[in-house]
Parts: sequence; C-alpha cells; structure tokens
Amino acid sequence: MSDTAIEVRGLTKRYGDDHAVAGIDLTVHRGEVFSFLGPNGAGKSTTVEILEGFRHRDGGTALVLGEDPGTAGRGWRARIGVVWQQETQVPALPVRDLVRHFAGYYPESHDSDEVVARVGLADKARALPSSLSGGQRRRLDVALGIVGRPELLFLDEPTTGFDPRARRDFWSLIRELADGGTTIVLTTHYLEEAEELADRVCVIARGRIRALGAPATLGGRASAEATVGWTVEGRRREAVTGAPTRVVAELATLFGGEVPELSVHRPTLEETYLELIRDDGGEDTAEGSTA
Ligand SMILES: Nc1ncnc2c1ncn2[C@@H]1O[C@H](COP(=O)(O)OP(=O)(O)OP(=O)(O)O)[C@@H](O)[C@H]1O
Repeated sequence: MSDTAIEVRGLTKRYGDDHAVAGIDLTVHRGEVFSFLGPNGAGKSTTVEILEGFRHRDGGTALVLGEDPGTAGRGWRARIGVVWQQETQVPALPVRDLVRHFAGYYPESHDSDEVVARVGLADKARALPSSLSGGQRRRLDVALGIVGRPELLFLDEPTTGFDPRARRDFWSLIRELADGGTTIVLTTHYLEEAEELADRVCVIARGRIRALGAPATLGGRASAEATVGWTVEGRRREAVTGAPTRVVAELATLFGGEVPELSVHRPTLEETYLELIRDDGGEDTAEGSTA
C-alpha cells in the first residue's frame, strides 16, 4: 500500500471569472492529520469537496487513495468518511438506529453502539435528531462520518458549537483514530484545534497555499525572534532577540539568580497565521482560543 493518501498537482477551480482554487500542489501522507486553515472564502471547502469527489475540478490532477475522485466509484467512496460543514440530512430515526442504518452501507463498519458512546451520545441513543442540541447534532454528524471505519476522514469545521469539554473529547477521539492509522483532513477556524491535532497545517488564501508545515515551525515560527521580558525597579523591560537563551543567561548573571517577572514569548500559531494572511484582505474568523 502506498504511503500517500492524497496527491494533488496544479489543482484549479473557477466560478465564472473567479479562481476559487488557483493552482494547489500538496501531498497528504497516510496516517497523517492534515489541517487546512484560511480566511472565509479562501478555497478550503472547494479544494476538499474536489478531493471528496463532490465537485469537479477545472484543471490539475488529484489522486485520493490511489484513485481520481472525479471518476472513482462506490468501492472507493466506502473507504472515505465525510463530516460536512452543514448538518447531514438524515431520516427521522432515533440516534442509535440511524447510526446502525449508516453502518449498514459499509463493509467493515464499527459497532454502532460503540460509536454512539464514543461521540458522547449514549444518553441520547433513543432521541430523534431533531431533539438534539446544536453540539449534540454535530456529534451525530461525527458518528455518521466515522461509523464506516474510513481509511480517510474529511472533517469540515467539525467542532463548531461544541462546548469546551466536548471539544477536548473530540480531540482525543481524533487522536485515537489517527493512532489507529486513519488519515484525517481537518478544516478548521480554531487555531488551537489545528495546533493540538495537526501533524501539518496548510494555510490557504485566495485559492493558493501561503504556507505548509508542522504547526510548531509554520512560517518560520520556531526560528522567529523571541521577546524576552523582565522587570527592573518597577519598570518593564523587553529585548527582541534571535538568541533568547543567551539573553536569559546574561540576565541571570546580572541579577545574580532569579530574574524578576521573566517571560520569553515566541509568535503563537495565531500570530503567525494572521501575519501569513495579512495581505489577503477579506473577513477572517480564525479563533485562537476557544476551549
Ligand atoms: N457554488 C459556488 N458558486 C460560485 N462561487 C462559489 C461557489 N462555491 C464557492 N464559491 C466561491 O469560491 C470561493 C471559495 O469558497 P470556499 O467555500 O471554498 O471557501 P472556504 O475557504 O471554504 O471558506 P469558509 O471558511 O467560509 O468555509 C469563495 O469566493 C466563494 O464565494
């Protein structure tokens, strides 16, 4: 089996004269959690929907689990799970029956009761979807996305409406799936979520990739200058430096031990992200800390 889950070269998609996707190249490795970040209208959903086989591309090549999503058949689709940005339209069946019903579409599905419990809906197993709260309804969508034991799972803003505890539970579920070998493509506006889950992050703006890399090193973050702060005689001092360890050592010598109110700050993922998309205008809804 190939190590590559997704291979995209020169991907383009136009709506009228506007390029929603303007030439994207990327590779997603099997077992990886790969996250798309970008402002509203950046082209993330369009890209993902092309990879899911729900939208036609205008140009470029795409291979997903070894097949062209534009032409792949039912066998291929059964290997893929999708949690849409919008609520999945479902029949009016109790949660438990609904998940069991969806499980029936897949050759090697998970036990449906286990999935209901894993997404935190055991208490609601007999409830109708229409009676669930927004966050509970989202959890049902996640259950329907994973019950088929997909090799590749697409999650489009999966935790919108989750309370902080539910979000943390969801993160641990995603980690478990990834540890079990599921490849995960996550689109999110929550930077904390990308930082927590993603092996690599791809920042898209205006249909192009602005940066691609591990959250810790994205956009040169790891080697960016640090701000060392301390207090002397009641006044706050700061030094911006590429060598924070040396500055801290010098301060320790100067103060003969503890440096008063010492802090060392490197750019957060949110600061790095905002810098990367600074010239791209438009609205942006990325959220740094929500949980
Ligand atoms: N069916 C469509 N017809 C015309 N234009 C479209 C269509 N779908 C998307 N677009 C346009 O393509 C661009 C990219 O949209 P897309 O939905 O891919 O963005 P996104 O990055 O997923 O945004 P968001 O974070 O808001 O979900 C936008 O300018 C959007 O208006």
